[in-house]
Amino acid sequence: MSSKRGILNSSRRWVVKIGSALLTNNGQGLDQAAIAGWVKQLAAIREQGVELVLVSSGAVAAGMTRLGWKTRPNAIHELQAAAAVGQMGLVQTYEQEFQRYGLHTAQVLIDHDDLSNRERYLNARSTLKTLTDLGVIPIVNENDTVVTDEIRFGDNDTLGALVANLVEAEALIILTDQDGMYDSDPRSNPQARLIEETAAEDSQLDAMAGDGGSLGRGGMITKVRAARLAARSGAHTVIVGGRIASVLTRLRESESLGTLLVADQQPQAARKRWLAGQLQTRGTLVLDAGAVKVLRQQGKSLLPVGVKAVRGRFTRGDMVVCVDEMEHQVACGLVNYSFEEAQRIIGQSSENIESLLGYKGDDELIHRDNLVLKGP
Ligand SMILES: Nc1ncnc2c1ncn2[C@@H]1O[C@H](COP(=O)(O)OP(=O)(O)O)[C@@H](O)[C@H]1O
Ligand SMILES: N[C@@H](CCC(=O)OP(=O)(O)O)C(=O)O
Repeated sequence: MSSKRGILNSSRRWVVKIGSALLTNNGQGLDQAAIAGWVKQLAAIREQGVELVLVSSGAVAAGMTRLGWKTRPNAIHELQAAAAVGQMGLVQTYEQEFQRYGLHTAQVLIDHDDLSNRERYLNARSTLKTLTDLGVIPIVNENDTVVTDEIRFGDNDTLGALVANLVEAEALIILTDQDGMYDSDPRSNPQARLIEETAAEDSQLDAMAGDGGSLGRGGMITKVRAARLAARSGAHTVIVGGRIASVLTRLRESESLGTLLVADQQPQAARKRWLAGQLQTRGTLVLDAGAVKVLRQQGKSLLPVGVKAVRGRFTRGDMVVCVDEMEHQVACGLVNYSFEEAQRIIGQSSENIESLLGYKGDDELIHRDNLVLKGP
């Protein structure tokens, strides 16, 4: 297999996940110097025009230090409390470090349920996209106050993959405490060999990753699963040592560091395939001939002005079918407005949305990224 490392140099959107094992000094407090080092590299990569989203763990460890706790509690509610306290220190540290390079950060706390609910999915997606368009660096963590899976299983890797899917990243970089993924756990086997590159779907990876080990550490298996999840939306994953000098800028230069787990499809194609596979539709939009033409021939988004009628009961984020005036299927996609809102804005120019609804949402009824064509 010829190396795909060049992708890291040409890609325009990265999700970088920094794990607890790496962010903390033996689980006690944040490693400020290490954070300063990654931020410096991230700022340089941002300067090259790469959109960045950071998924950072470390809230529990930072909270323990602030609360003066020497040992990690077992009680989930205490871990949640520590995470809530520590999250303050975590975002403060990132904001302060990124400020040195004139960059703003934003705190984004989400959970898996948010992303399996399509309305919340669209909302999270548009917030993250707006932030990255503004040049802000979103700092994402699990919302540990309302969910407990991540603090119990020590797995923010899955969250990293979900965020990569959400923003259609081309690369998911998972920084960890080992130099990459080995053919067995290097802590227990000093002879273990680094895997440089393979397909994310390579079934041999499971046995190499082991079962996750002790409580509170997701280990390699959660990273392998995250790589597969990311690959489904077309993102390649690199599992790499966060303590390697200039690791991020060297990866950007396509240097062969860590383990590259390759996705077998492009982000956009993957997303369209996922959309096409969604069978449950909640409503129908009847398009005029002009809208059918621009969708089919120019691959454009669907604006309210091109819609003649709406049917069904749908809310923002639901899948709807678009038909022409002869009821032939033209496309399907995730709608940005509810049935009631759509009824009020169809046939109208997007400029009028604010006066019709009293607020300004998206210009499009269905954005082209969320639309797949059907039929001839
Ligand atoms: N095949 C493997 N290659 C590398 N590390 C492995 C492997 N199998 C298990 N591990 C363990 O996974 C750990 C990293 O996972 P984890 O502690 O959850 O880190 P993080 O906080 O970065 O997510 C390593 O320290 C290592 O002991
Ligand atoms: N969300 C929690 C824990 C998540 C966690 O430890 O995940 P990981 O970095 O994959 O080991 C925190 O910020 O402390």
